[in-house]
Amino acid sequence: MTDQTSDAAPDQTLAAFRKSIDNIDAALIHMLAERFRITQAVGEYKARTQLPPADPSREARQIERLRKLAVEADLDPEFSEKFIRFVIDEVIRHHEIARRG
Ligand SMILES: O=C(O)C(=O)C[C@]1(C(=O)O)C=C[C@@H](O)C=C1
Repeated sequence: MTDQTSDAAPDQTLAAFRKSIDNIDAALIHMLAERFRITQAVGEYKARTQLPPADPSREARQIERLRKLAVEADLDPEFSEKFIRFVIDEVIRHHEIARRG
């Protein structure tokens, strides 16, 4: 039976890859935190000025732009769309909460 548990000798190659993955994941979290900090201010502004939480035409432009960037970066544009859709939907949820006060 192959041993893939902690009894196995440490795999330095995998550990180096994972160190890099951990750095990238940390950067993603910091970037998302910064994005949500800004969208919180947008949500407060929209609530104050009675603007609707969602702006579908803005979203369509963002999705198109990110799909193009994804192709240029060798990233699956479907994935990039799903990812930004997921983020924007969460932002809209926050905007709706801000509107209810
Ligand atoms: O740009 C806005 O109006 C926002 O509220 C930000 C944002 C986004 O997260 O990018 C969120 C909701 C809108 O539907 C469009 C974009």
